[in-house]
Amino acid sequence: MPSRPLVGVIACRREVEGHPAHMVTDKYLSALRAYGLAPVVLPVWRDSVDGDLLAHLDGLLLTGSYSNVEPSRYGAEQAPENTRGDLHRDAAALAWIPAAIARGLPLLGICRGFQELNVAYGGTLHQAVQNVPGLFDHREPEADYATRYAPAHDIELHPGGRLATLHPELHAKVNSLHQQGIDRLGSGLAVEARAPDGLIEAVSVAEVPGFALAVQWHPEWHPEEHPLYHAIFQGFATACREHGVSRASALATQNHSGDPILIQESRS
Ligand SMILES: N[C@@H](CCC(=O)NCCCC(=O)O)C(=O)O
Repeated sequence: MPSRPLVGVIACRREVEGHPAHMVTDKYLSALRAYGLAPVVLPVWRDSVDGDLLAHLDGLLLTGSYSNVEPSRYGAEQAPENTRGDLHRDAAALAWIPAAIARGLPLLGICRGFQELNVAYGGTLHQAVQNVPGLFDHREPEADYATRYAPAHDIELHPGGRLATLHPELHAKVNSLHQQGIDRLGSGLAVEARAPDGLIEAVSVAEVPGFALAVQWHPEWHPEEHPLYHAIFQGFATACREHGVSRASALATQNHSGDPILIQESRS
């Protein structure tokens, strides 16, 4: 029985019982598990980002978060509406994104993860979409979780794009739980979907042959109930499985060649 592909899930720094903690909410991890993947929570430290970790993974998931990318990362001043940051997460995400793309590691970004991908490619963000003339208010309602994560607005997928390849129906309805959004699109990213007000809702990394997709909505919320959400996780899982096969064969080849495999003994 082949082992399940290992997917790194970036953590957020939060405080739990007064202690600094590295946290991921369950819905991201359970969604990965439901699609046959093995989630591995990746801790984040602003002063030391471990790029070698990615060599042991078959995919990378950048989750949503109530915190926001530090505006100085995209040359902006902090807006008054921007009240929560996470410098540890920023440092890790903005280091791991180019490293993951360079090694062909399947990458899925969700909400904050979508915004991080845009910043990593030199793009900028609106810090309060609701205050931008012509754009809707994309924040979630004050309600129970089922209502907050319910489909909130239409999107149109870009014909012939990566997302449309996964989900040929070009029209869909998605949930919306964000105050920030893409202003200037990062160089090298392709638009995969837009909201009716024109706000970009999904992007892919244009030159990458593999799976490198990010969406502003939350497909991890009951993907089994939404064909588009299901298609995203199914596509990501397929890409991670394929990456796992090629990683295993590379390891086997290395073992077979008799080259010494340097095992760094961890010195506790
Ligand atoms: N802070 C950013 C991104 C919003 C976001 O990721 N919301 C979801 C948080 C909870 C969850 O993980 O579902 C913004 O406001 O745009």
